[in-house]
Amino acid sequence: MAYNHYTKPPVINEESIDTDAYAPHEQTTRRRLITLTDNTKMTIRNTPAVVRVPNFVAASDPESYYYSLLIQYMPYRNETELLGEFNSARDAFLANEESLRQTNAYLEIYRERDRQLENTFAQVHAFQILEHAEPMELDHEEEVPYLPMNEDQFLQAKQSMNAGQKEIFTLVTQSIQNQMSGAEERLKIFFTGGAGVGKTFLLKLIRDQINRCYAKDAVKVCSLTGVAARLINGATIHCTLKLPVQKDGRITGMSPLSGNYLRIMRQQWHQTEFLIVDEISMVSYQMLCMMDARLRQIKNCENEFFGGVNILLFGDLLQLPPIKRSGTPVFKQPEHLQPATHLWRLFTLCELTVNMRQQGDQTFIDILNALRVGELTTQHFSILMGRLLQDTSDEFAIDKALRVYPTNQQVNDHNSAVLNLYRNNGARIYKIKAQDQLVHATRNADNVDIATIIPADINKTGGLPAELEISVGAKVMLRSNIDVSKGLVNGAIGYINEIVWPQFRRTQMYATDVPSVRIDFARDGVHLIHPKAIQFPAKYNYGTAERRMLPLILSWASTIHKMQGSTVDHAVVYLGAKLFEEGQAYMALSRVRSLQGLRIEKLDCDKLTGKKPCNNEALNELNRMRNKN
Ligand SMILES: Nc1ncnc2c1ncn2[C@@H]1O[C@H](COP(=O)(O)OP(=O)(O)OP(=O)(O)O)[C@@H](O)[C@H]1O
Repeated sequence: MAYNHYTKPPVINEESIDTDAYAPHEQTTRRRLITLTDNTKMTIRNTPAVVRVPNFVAASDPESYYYSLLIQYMPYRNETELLGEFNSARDAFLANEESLRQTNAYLEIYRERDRQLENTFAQVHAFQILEHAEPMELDHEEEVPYLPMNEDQFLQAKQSMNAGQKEIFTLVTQSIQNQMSGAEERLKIFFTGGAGVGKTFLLKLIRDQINRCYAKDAVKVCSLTGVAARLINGATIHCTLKLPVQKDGRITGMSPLSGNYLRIMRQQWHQTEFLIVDEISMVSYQMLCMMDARLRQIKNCENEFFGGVNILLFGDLLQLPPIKRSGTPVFKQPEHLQPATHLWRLFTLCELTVNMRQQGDQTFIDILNALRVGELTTQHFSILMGRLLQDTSDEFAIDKALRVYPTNQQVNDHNSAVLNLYRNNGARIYKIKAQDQLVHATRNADNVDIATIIPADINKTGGLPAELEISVGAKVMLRSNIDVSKGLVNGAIGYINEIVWPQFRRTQMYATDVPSVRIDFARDGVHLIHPKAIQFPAKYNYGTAERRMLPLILSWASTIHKMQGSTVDHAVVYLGAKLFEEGQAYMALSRVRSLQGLRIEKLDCDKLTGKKPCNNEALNELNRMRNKN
C-alpha cells in the first residue's frame, strides 16, 4: 500500500480516487448502478480503489484529525450527520469509537496504521529540517537600524578625538582612498585598548567615515550578543552573517547558504566593503572561521580571506573571553584546524591607551589598569575596600543603582529581593504566566504536558520568560524589538506605570490573560507594551511551540556579561567568590565612571589578587602582537 504525505490537505474529488492503483490493466466491464431509497443513483465500482486521505496530526490539529476518522469509518449519507449531537469531531468520534470497532474490524488496524504513519511523517520532517538547516533567526535579535550622524555631530565627534583615535581614523581613511584608486589592499586590523579608551566611540565615527567616503552604505556592524550590538546600532554576528549559532553561544554545524537565501544575502552584501565586529574577545576562533567561510560564499570570492571584505575587529582580549562551550578564544587556533591558515594572525594591532571613561579620576584609572594585567597592589586593594557598600540610601538604595553580578541566579535573587521589599511596602505583585502551546507537532503529543517540551532557557524561547513577577514601579528591560523608530528595542530599560488587563480582569485567571503594561522609558517616552507571541522549536523534536508573553525581564540587576560596552554613573558591583572568569572583575568595575559612583558588594581578595587575576593567555597574545608591530 502506498501513502502520500500532503503538507496541505488536497481537495478530495473524483480525481482523488486512484483507479490505476489496483490491477489497472484488467478488462473493464460496465459499472453497475443501484438506486438508493431517496431515488438517487450510486455506481458500484468494478475494481477496488485506493482512497487518498489527507493525514492530520492529532496533537496539532485534533479537529481535522478526528473529522477525517469520522469520514473514513462512520457510515453517513450527508456530511452534516457526522457530528450528530456533539460539538466537536473529537467528541463525536470517541463516543462512537467502541461501536465502530465492533462493526468495522479494520478500525483497530487502521488506527495503528495511522499512528505508524504519523511517526514516519515525523521522521521525514526531522530529516527535512536537517536538509534545510537554515540558521535560526529569533525575533528579539532584530537589527537596530543605524542612523548616520548629522553633519554637526560628525564634526564634533571628529574634533573631540584624541591623538590615538585620530591616527587610526586617518589610517582607515587613507586605506579607503587607496582601495578606491584601485589598490588591492584590504584591511584586517584589531583595534584594542583597555576598558573606556574609546574603542566604541571610534567605531561609530569610522563607520560614518566609511559610508561618507564610499557615498553608500558600505559597512556592516555587528557584535556577539544582542545587548552589545544594540550599543553600536548593529546586529548580532549570527544575524549579520546567518551563522547557525545558538543564543547560548553553542555552535552547531554550518552548511553553505543556498537558493533564495544566498541570493538575498548577496543582495544585502552587494555594497558592503567593510565588516566591523565589536567585543571580539567574546568571539571564538571557530566563529572567526565561520565568518571567513560565509563571507567567501556571500561575496562569491572563494580564494580571498573574508571574501575580500575589509575586517575591523574591536575589543579587549583582557575583558570577557568566549563562553567555554562555544570554542577556543579568537586568537587560539585549535590543533585540529592546523595547518590551515591561522586567521587571527592575519590581523595587525592598533592600540588605544588613553582612558576616556574615567577621565579625571586618575586613582580609579590606575586601579583599573593594574587590575587588567593582574598587578593590583595592596594600596589599590585598600582603596577598593573603602568603596564597600555600607549604607543603602540615596543613589545606592536597593532599587536605584544598578547591581552587577556574575551569575543569573544572583541577578534573579536581587530582583526578587526588590520585589519583596515592594510587597512589604504594600505594592501589589502580579505573577504572570506565559501562554504556551504546540502549534505544529511533528510527533504525537496527545498525552504530553506542554511544560515538559518547552525549553527552560529563555534564550531558546525568543527571550520570553515562562513566568514574570511585576508590580507598578518595577524596573524592566525589553527583550524584544517592538518599535525601533521609538527606541523600543531589545535592552531598553524603563519603569512600569500601569498594568492593563484584558477582558475586565484584575489578575491572570487563565493563561490567555497575559496583560499589557505601560512603561516609562524616560527619554524614549511612555509606551504600552503588549504581549508578544514567538515561535521556536519544542524540545525532543516535538515540532514548533509558541509562547505568548510580555517581552520583559526585571532589571534592577544585570549580569556582567550583559554590561559589556556599557557606561554607568552609579553601580553596586559584586566582587565576591562567585566571580568565575578571568577579566570579569575588571570588566564589571570598569563600567562605572568614577570611584564616587562605585559601591562594592563583597570583596574577595583572591579574585582580584590571587593566582589568576587576569587572563594570562590573552595578555601573552597581546604582547606577541605588540612585538610583531
Ligand atoms: N574622543 C572622545 N571624546 C569624548 N568622549 C569620548 C571620546 N572617546 C570616548 N569617549 C567616551 O568615553 C566613554 C568610554 O568610551 P567607549 O565606550 O567608546 O570605550 P570602550 O573602549 O569601547 O570601552 P569598553 O571596552 O569598556 O567597551 C564613553 O562615554 C564615550 O562616549
